[in-house]
Amino acid sequence: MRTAIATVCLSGTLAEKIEAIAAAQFKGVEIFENDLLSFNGTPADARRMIEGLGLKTITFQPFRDFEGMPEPQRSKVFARAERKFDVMQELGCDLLMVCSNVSPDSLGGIERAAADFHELGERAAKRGMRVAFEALSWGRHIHDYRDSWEVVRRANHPAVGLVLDSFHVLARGTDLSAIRSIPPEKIFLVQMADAPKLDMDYLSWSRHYRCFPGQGDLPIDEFMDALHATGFDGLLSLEIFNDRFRAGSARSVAIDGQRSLIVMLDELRRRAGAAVPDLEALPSKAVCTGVEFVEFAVDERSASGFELTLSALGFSKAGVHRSKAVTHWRQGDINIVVNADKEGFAHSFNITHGTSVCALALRVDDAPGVVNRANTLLDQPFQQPVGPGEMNIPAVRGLGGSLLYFVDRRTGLDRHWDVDFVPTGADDFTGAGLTSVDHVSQSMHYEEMLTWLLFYTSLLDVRKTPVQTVIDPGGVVQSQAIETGNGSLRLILNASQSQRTLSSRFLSELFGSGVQHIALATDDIFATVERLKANGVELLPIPENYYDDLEVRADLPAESMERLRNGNILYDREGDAEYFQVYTRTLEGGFFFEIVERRSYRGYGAVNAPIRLASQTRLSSETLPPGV
Ligand SMILES: O=C(O)c1ccc(O)c(O)c1
Ligand SMILES: [Mg+2]
Repeated sequence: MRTAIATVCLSGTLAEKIEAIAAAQFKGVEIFENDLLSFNGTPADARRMIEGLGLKTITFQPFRDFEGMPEPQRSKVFARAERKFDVMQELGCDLLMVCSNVSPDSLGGIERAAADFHELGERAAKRGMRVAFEALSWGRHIHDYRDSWEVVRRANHPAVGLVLDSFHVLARGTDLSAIRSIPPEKIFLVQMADAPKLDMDYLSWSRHYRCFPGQGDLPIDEFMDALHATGFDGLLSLEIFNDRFRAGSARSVAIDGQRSLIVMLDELRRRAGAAVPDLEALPSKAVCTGVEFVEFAVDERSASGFELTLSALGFSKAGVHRSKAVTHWRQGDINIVVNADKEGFAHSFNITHGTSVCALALRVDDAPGVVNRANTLLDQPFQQPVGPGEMNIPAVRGLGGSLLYFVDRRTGLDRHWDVDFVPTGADDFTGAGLTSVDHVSQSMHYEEMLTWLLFYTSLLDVRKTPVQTVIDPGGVVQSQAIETGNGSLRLILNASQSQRTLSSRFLSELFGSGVQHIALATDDIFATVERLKANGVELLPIPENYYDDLEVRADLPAESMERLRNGNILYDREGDAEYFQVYTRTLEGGFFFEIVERRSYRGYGAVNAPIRLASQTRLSSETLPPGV
């Protein structure tokens, strides 16, 4: 298959789009007509720019409102097509994509449309060109690929072929089996787009919410399996209309596109069980068994305060780095690295972002394999000098320029504590009863959310949960979890369009996207809260109104209610499953810890999020209404 991307996917001018597309290693580009109309140069200039960057224009589109027109419009439509062929000749493109007619003037009838396409095919062929027909899901007469295929079949012209656009096909839930019997040489172009499940009209859904394969909820795999069954080996191009992409960075969105195609085709190869032409096997997705450590970048001034917080939370200092100003803190299976070194990555990170999480390390089955996969997926590998005899833990760049390390047992990387750190002699790591990292919550710009979703889901063997909408006093926050099947890794992505949400204010405090909070698990929330209080940890106060409501909602024994109230503990229940949450007050830099106890519970307490956000907002503003 020859893959490509449409200019309509990206932000910027035509030049910026082409540049980003070439940088993401695409070889083909679909020129969306508006991008050429707004280009300040001739089509020949555009061609020089496109081909100068090693790209080929695979199609020019869309040609609208063509088939089924009565006279006098019919003649005008053909004259318009001839003009477009002129432009294509200059542009160096031989395929015109025609989308189905939406005009109220158009007449229905497969035969009439087929006759129009036959004539268009004749005209195209005279110039050595071809035309391809796409059924828009909101087309006036033709909105089903089976009808557009029937038109193409009856047009019966070698220069007339079909476009299959996965969005239009899947959005309508059209049966896919008819794809399997289309002769592959008659499929001139396949356009790929995914989309989240939304209940809205096809046009608005398509024009604003499409996303790259894997970022949405449509059954892309079934579409690809049907396509594969035809023996198709032609042009496959990403065509995404998405408001966030239009507002995002063209460079990074183009890379996301390439990444999504690589993964989609690798998954097809795995399912097909046989070689798909031109496709190299990718190393498998990383099987992740937990968080090995969380690394904080601190400076001399903040280090001692931060370490005091860790002690109060029940952590003990387990080791001191052999050559750097780095300490290892441990409690249960939780490892925290505090990096106050004056050189290296963490130091630079601290200069830009202040006290913050600069790296996460994941336990995986095969660390070198993950980094290999990451390289193929155009992720950014990371290397920094290590001291003599110290371990070189493989890493890639993650959210906000932070690092994602990979540690495995297979290559002995799991010995890094012994190799790189001198033990302090501490031997009790039970502290406040915290046992493991439950989840890591990251805040990011709204436009980046799909990028990081794809980054994690393309690299790790994880699934995504549906997007939740959470109400913050300053606006709406979108929240989506990425998790392994057994909960060994849970990451939450948060983003908001409002500047006033806690999530957005964190971004400005941090000067970038990053880890806003980490939830630590305990087996006994009440005992843990007692210990924390005894250690002087200040927990986020929860209003009495919450408990008043909970009392009637949850129907808990009076004694349990009292313990929740006294501990500022939030509660949720799903069937027999229960969830308990408390929060520390916000630390320097806007970061905070959460402590949770799960009793067979799988969610994240979404019902409690607005309460928690309101309390945090109230504390951060510290302005009380008059008279309080
Ligand atoms: O939204 C549209 O008009 C439009 C245009 C061209 C396409 O290929 C398409 O799928 C949709
Ligand atoms: Mg399309």
